[in-house]
Amino acid sequence: MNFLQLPKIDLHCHLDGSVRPQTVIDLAKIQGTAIPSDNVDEMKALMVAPESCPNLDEYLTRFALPVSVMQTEAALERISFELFEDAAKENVKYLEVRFGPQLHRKQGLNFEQIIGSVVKGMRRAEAQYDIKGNYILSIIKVLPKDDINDVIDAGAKFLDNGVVAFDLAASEEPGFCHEYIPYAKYALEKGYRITIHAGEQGVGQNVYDAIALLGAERIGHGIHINSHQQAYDLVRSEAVALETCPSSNVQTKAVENLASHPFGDFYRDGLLVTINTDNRTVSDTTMTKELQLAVEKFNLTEQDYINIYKISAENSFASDAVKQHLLQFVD
Ligand SMILES: O=c1[nH]cnc2c1ncn2[C@H]1C[C@H](O)[C@@H](CO)O1
Ligand SMILES: [Zn+2]
Repeated sequence: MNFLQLPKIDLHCHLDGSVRPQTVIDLAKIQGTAIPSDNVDEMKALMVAPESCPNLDEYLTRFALPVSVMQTEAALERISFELFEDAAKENVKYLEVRFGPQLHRKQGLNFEQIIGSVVKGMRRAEAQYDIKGNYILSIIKVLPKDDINDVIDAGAKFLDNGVVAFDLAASEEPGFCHEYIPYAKYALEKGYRITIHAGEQGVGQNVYDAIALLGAERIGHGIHINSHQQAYDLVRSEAVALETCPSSNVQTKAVENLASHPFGDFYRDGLLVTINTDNRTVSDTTMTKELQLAVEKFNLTEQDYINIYKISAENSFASDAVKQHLLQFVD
């Protein structure tokens, strides 16, 4: 299988976890921001999470550095463009990028400017490369909740015009969904689709809650439904797609190692699984690498991969026209 050549779809990729190390150096110089080094290898070492992270929270410490230079419209536009450029160059045909608008207000930008800038960068890349995309707005669970509806309102101006969905990201606590019911309801009323990070750090019940209480159509990771039968059954009966990110799942200790990842079992049991990067820089990965890892570790044939590509296309939040376009690559 030629992993680089094969068409790919990435439905779970964080903007702030996928910034080029050289770009952080360039932007720090332009902005006059202090950074620990202007050597690209040293910067990369600071931005990539070690394979031996004890847990998700340790992994999440790697985002502070890129976020520190993502505070202007020009920086957000550039980083968005470069992410789409990097993905297009490895034959990613469709990319859904997520990010937390609440993290990008340190220099006074408002949510509309923040969201508008990343959409603009995406559009510039779409015009130049054979790739299409959409944005997902991630609410950061460890931040105060008082501006969540403002994020939803600002993003609603871009709905079906660059923005498609609402997500909850960061640290995972048992039962977190209960606190977010009114916000997910408001997002649904506005026309957002819903995907939620859940079942990444051992709590299958969170997946059940994300679907039953928040209306999630997709789940970020969802690994731990393997120890929660009700959640497993609900994922199946509601045809909820799982956004699996193999390298990230090993780094955050969501699984002990790739051999013990339930992806292969889920796929063979007919669940709607997809393969994604999570964070190209923090997990030091690409879609090509994740695809190769999945094929080799979970014994997938090329036909299996084509099936998984189709699952990704069908469960993307793209328009019907874009879905048809994506399916043409594997006809
Ligand atoms: O795998 C993840 N689980 C939960 N939260 C995550 C993961 N990867 C990145 N994030 C957080 C850190 C980022 O600052 C935020 C928005 O992209 O989302
Ligand atoms: Zn994620």
